[in-house]
Amino acid sequence: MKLFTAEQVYAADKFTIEKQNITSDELMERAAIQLFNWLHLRMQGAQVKIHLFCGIGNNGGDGLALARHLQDHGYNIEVYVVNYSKKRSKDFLTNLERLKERKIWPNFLEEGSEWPPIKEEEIIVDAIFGIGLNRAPDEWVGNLFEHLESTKAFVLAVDIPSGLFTESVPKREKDVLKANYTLSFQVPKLVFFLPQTGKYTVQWEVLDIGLDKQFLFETDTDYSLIGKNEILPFYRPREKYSHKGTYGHSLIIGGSYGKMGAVQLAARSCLRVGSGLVTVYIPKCGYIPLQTAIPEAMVITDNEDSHISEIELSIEPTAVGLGVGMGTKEGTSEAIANFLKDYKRPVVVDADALNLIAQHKDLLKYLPGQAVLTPHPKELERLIGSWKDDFDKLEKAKVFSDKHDCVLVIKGAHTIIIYKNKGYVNTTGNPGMATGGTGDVLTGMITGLIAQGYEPLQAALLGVYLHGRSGDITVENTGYQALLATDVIEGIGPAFLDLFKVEEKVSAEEDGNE
Ligand SMILES: NC(=O)C1=CN([C@@H]2O[C@H](COP(=O)(O)OP(=O)(O)OC[C@H]3O[C@@H](n4cnc5c(N)ncnc54)[C@H](OP(=O)(O)O)[C@@H]3O)[C@@H](O)[C@H]2O)[C@H](O)CC1
Ligand SMILES: [K+]
Repeated sequence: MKLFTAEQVYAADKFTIEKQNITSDELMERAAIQLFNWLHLRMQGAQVKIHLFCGIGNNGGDGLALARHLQDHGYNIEVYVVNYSKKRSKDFLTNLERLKERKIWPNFLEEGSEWPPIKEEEIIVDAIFGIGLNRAPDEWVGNLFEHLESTKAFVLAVDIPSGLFTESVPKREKDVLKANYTLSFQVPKLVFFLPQTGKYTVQWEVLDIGLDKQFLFETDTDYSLIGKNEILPFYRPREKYSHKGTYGHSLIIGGSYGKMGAVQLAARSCLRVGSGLVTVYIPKCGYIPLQTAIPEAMVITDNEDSHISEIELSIEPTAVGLGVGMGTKEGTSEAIANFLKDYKRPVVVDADALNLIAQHKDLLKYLPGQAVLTPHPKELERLIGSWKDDFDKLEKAKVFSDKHDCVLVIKGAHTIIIYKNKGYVNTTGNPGMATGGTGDVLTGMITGLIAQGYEPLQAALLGVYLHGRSGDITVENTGYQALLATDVIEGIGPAFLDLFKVEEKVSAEEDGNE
């Protein structure tokens, strides 16, 4: 699913209005009906009080139109206009008139107004600012946000939490009204997925307001959301007349005394994603544990007992996963540097190998084209330097990826994959996966996918998606706390199978989206 900028959404609005020969008021009405259907389906006429806070632009207009539908269906509502500007949009005014015709008189809130009392069990609809926000809200509006949050009532945001910009990070937390749920029109916003701004909405959902499909299809975006629909088109089915040689030979290079588990995790997940053969290159001390733990893997040992000191290969791997559990011993760094200078095939670089490259940036020029680098935020900072905020980070990552022709897998709650000027935001995974070893599993998975012939970018997208999906399937049995990296490996099979499951849709919601 594409992630559009506010500018692109406005362009889609304009295009739709012209092509479908409708008025902007009719489009607002569609939006309001979708909001109403969503609420009505869940509330079924319950008389819980709904407080609708509306701004003076089109986001506010959506709120006023929703209030009208709620009133028409007998809901218990109270409407407020947050009067932050003298301006009013045309469709806001139209909808204000329609409320007045029904004898609904909103309360106008201004600087110095007394804030309305709201009970914890009641509902707040936030239609104060939408994607038109272009500066921080005034102090008194921030105070209102604070008051609304302090009531602990459920906050349902219309389109986007008020005070949240679509393309930058707010300066202060109090300038944004935190939402429990956001109903985003047509497309989600990139800010729902970034570490600094994702916290402003607990959950989100998209409401289809019928913006022109062709326009949406043809408009190119810098970011997209990666789910099953994006993965399936490049999934490669297993061929009947194939053999283990068809699916590549992966080599995992890593391990050191006390960190041999990382190699086990990577090698096992590499096998689980379907690599034809897997060999590990490790220091001698890992020989018996590795051979015992993973009978399917082959082992080559270094001359050193406790760390890697030189990488001499008697095999020609299809893809290499480099760095897991490797440590930063002097001899190891040299061995990796020498290895990279000669090696020209696809590579996934992780952990200590990333840190080594960050320390010796000249090594970057030896990386083969489209090398996949899998940094967590600290490792990323060592590679690309510090950033002002999440948007700056993404821009720097794009420049880095373009300059060094590498795929950056920025690990996080929503892992973002950057290749050149595009970003791909992953949708799978859960907090249970914040545990030692899950990164090693990911490295093994991406390596194994490249070995089977996936392009490095595709391997990164599929690997990250399956890794998270496996965690999501597994966590249902373990719960967040008990989830282990090993469990994520065991879930890879079910995650593959899940790719082909067709989701059942709630029919009433489908109807609502017609
Ligand atoms: N396709 C869709 O998604 C549709 C969306 N709809 C809804 O429309 C809003 C966007 O509405 P818009 O009127 O453009 O903007 P807002 O309602 O967010 O803001 C209104 C105006 O407020 C001014 N502004 C901005 N920041 C501040 C601030 N900090 N303090 C005071 N005023 C501010 C700004 O005007 P200025 O001229 O003063 O700069 C805004 O224009 C979208 O989010 C949806 O909810 C449509 O209903 C249907 C289609
Ligand atoms: K809003």
